[in-house]
Amino acid sequence: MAKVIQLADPPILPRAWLCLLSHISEQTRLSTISPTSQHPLWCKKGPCSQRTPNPPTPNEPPNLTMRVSIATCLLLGSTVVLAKTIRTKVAILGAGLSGISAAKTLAHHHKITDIVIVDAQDAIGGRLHDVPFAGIRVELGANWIQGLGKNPIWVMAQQAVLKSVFANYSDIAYYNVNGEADFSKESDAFEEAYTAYLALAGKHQAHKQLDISARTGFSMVGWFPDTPAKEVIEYWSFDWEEAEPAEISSHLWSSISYNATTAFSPDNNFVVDQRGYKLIPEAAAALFLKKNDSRLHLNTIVEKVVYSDYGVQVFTNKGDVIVADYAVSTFSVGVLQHEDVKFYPPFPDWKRQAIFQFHMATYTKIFLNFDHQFWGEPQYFLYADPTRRGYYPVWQNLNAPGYFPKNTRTNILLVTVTDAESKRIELQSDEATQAEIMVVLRSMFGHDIPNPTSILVPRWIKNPLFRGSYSNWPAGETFEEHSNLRAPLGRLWFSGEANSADYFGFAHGAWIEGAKAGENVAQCLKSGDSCHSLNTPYYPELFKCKERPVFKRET
Ligand SMILES: Cc1cc2nc3c(=O)[nH]c(=O)nc-3n(C[C@H](O)[C@H](O)[C@H](O)COP(=O)(O)OP(=O)(O)OC[C@H]3O[C@@H](n4cnc5c(N)ncnc54)[C@H](O)[C@@H]3O)c2cc1C
Repeated sequence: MAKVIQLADPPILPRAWLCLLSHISEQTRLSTISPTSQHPLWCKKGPCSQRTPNPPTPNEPPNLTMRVSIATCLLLGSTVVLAKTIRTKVAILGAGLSGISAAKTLAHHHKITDIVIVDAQDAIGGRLHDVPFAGIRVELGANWIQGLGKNPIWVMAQQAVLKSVFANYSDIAYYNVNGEADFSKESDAFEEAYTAYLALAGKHQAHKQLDISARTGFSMVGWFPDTPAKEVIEYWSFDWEEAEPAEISSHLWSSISYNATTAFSPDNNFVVDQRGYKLIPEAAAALFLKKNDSRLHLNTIVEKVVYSDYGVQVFTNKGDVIVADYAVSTFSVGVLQHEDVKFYPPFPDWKRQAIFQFHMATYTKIFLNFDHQFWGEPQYFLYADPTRRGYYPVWQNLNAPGYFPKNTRTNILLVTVTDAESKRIELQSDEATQAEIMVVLRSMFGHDIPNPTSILVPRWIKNPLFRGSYSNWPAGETFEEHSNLRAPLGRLWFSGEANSADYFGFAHGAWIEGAKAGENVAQCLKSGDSCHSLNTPYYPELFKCKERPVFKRET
């Protein structure tokens, strides 16, 4: 169990000095522990990366760690209220799907119950987050279980009897500025092109060829979105999934993640359970956490993390210091990019590059409630704006059969925007967004429709706990660069959806990555010296291929 040591309130001594004393005693303790970890085995995978003989890891001896701690104390100065020191084997930073999955693997499967889970929010779930709107609860974050079958999220959803509706993407109506339209020809053409797009990615992968952008991939198979109808059809199948346009997304990895997720099953279900999608991590947590369990620290912001090969110290906004043998950070790649949490020592360049290179995309679900339903029965509507791609393009009818109860108070439409439109909308008032939306809706459904009774516009980029909605693999990023995201630094491990090569961006990616991190840390705790070599190669330097392409002269 996590041990909580309550220190006396420091009335006279300056807080920074107390912090210092606490660290000196902690470092003395740590220095007496023989390190259970060796240097990671620096793996080399793939022709374009090279290991260095002396990797620049934060493998400092305790005295250097102590210097870091002292610096941290001085930095913290009088802002630290030293409330308590909490000692634990594993600190899990973040109580989203990844954090709960890591904790479950440790506590439930490996019986390593001396853990502490910290999250800034007041509930577990992270980006599974439901809020009240128009008399019901709606999901601000993840909403679909994507790929059913053996998808662990779907398996857990069934165990928890989570209510969801089959997402019927064929149940769709098309609109442009003149009202209802027919884009079925464009839709069929895209479907054919997408099959060829996936086949081309498979060919590139089989021949170990360089990645190209998704846009180049589409062009290569003859798909050119040169009309508003084609643009919105492409948006519906690509941007609405990746949350970024084809120009900046990876052809290879968008195809790999599509294939991996549809391998569970091609079907998706939309969660409508009024207990929220977060029921899944809540049910998993109930297997190893009691009600009001003191190991779960909600409403607690992690401000600083000091890590080394000997342990990890986590400083919270409450002034507490969690002193752990290991820690798992599950913060989003957006949070790491914004440096919302300070890490000491600062990350080495290979890690920083991996963090900055990956993309945190944004997918914004705008909810509108009306006093009556003026739209038809299909689950989905597409709107092709004549001049602006991605301008309020995908609409969802939450009154469709099986969704929310249709009544006089709850008549909800959900419209999604992504990327640049998300950024733009976050910066303007909700009134301005509503006014834009009503112009679009009136061109779709006629001028007599009423204004909404309420509107809900999430702001994922502004939120310092997320800084976007989910990750996307940028064009040209290599497997090795991506592996550096996950690679541990000393006893600090990294998890979260972005670290999943097959399922980045997805709820199941977060769950599967969390389980891997939990498994790795469990092995470290159990077997010590070889744990770093487990599935976590890292590439401190990335080079161009030595093999020169062969120049072929036509004769
Ligand atoms: C709008 C949107 C739509 C999505 N749609 C889908 C979908 O339909 N299907 C699907 O499969 N996936 C979807 N996703 C993605 C899915 O939600 C994520 O992949 C998954 O929930 C990420 O889980 P995680 O544990 O990796 O990260 P998170 O859930 O982000 O967990 C990290 C935790 O860290 C906490 N944290 C951050 N900073 C601090 C700090 N300084 N101190 C303390 N705590 C901190 C956060 O509060 C958070 O709880 C969507 C996401 C969003 C946002």
